[in-house]
Amino acid sequence: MLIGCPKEIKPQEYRVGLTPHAAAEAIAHGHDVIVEMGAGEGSGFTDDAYRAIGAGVVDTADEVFARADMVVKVKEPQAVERAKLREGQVLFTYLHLAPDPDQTRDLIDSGATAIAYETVTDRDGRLPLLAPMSEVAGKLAPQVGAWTLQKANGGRGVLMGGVPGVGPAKVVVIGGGVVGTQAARVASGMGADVTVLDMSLPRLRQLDDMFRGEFKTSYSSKARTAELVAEADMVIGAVLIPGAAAPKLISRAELSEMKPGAALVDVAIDQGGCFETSKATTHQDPIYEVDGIMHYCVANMPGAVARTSTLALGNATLPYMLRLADLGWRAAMEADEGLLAGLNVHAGKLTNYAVGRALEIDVVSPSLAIKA
Ligand SMILES: NC(=O)C1=CN([C@@H]2O[C@H](COP(=O)(O)OP(=O)(O)OC[C@H]3O[C@@H](n4cnc5c(N)ncnc54)[C@H](O)[C@@H]3O)[C@@H](O)[C@H]2O)C=CC1
Ligand SMILES: CC(=O)C(=O)O
Ligand SMILES: [Mg+2]
Repeated sequence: MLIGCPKEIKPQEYRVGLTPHAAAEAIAHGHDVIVEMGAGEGSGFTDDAYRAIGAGVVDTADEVFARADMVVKVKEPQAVERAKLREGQVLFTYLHLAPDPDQTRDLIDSGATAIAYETVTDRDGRLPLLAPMSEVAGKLAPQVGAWTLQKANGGRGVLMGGVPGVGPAKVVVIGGGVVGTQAARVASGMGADVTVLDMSLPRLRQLDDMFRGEFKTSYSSKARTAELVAEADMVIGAVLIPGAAAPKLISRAELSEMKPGAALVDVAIDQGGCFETSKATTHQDPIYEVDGIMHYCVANMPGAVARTSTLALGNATLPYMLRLADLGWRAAMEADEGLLAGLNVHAGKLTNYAVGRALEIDVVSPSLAIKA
């Protein structure tokens, strides 16, 4: 199989879908690899590093998309990339379709087979291809939130850890999964007073056992969430219902109950955001204010630490990419229900129920779709 990797074109996205190590493994399995010139640069991988392991370096994304049987990327394909996809081609990348009707329509029209990293599951029902980027985004969230809280950036001017005689910032993390856990650990390490909310009691128990009081936990009833948000200096949104649009947990009206200059960091923005007033921003212009509350809503946070993120994502995607290449997409998905759960679009049909519900588009079950 010919595996192709274009350079990412989303603003300030410096990750790359295929590291030279991953390319070398694919080649060792008997596949051919082409990468677009400069694709690895933002993550510290030169074109020569790809050439050295036997990959081809081509001048344009057009050539990658025209020749590759499988295109491996990081972020959802942008409109110009979607126009290059074709029937029968496999696209393996993040998609986040639920909040993105235009992308969904284009992928359906392309006839391609689009597998979303964020809905691939493992045997325990976890999300192995989302987890590494959630770990990164979770660790970044208190860091960017602390910056947002600085007075010159429009924030309350509160220091995370406080100082002797002055108390720390109050940080509320909504969603105690991968992002939420890493965010709580880092915020607590910075000295903040941290509470993690989740609707899953088993998850809260697990966090309580693992972290033994390093941060507090609370059940995320609507009333308790509102109380904690009103007292918070920073709220980190870290909820997920896999594949679905994020539920809106703080309304615009509730912003008036918050402390002026408090910071909302909406990590769930890639699934549409969990605050009513969230809209996606970029690393270049990451924050904005609504009703006196500062919002940080960058949809590709891990791109800020591209080297770490590319390596972490590559570790997770490699075995799946090799199986897709070695067995072919159909046999690979027949052999692994978790990989089949990653199938979002195939041959002109939407195949993810959560996306179908969010966008009111008919869905064909993935197992039926791949039988055709
Ligand atoms: N902005 C960015 O650059 C990035 C965003 N993300 C996003 O961060 C979000 C969280 O991802 P993960 O932590 O990996 O998911 P996860 O599945 O590990 O955790 C989500 C948690 O949210 C909880 N939850 C769901 N609905 C809730 C509600 N109404 N109230 C309270 N808790 C609720 C679940 O019980 C679960 O514990 C996802 O939308 C993911 O796509 C991940 C990486 C990068
Ligand atoms: C998960 C995601 O949206 C990202 O890594 O950019
Ligand atoms: Mg996105």
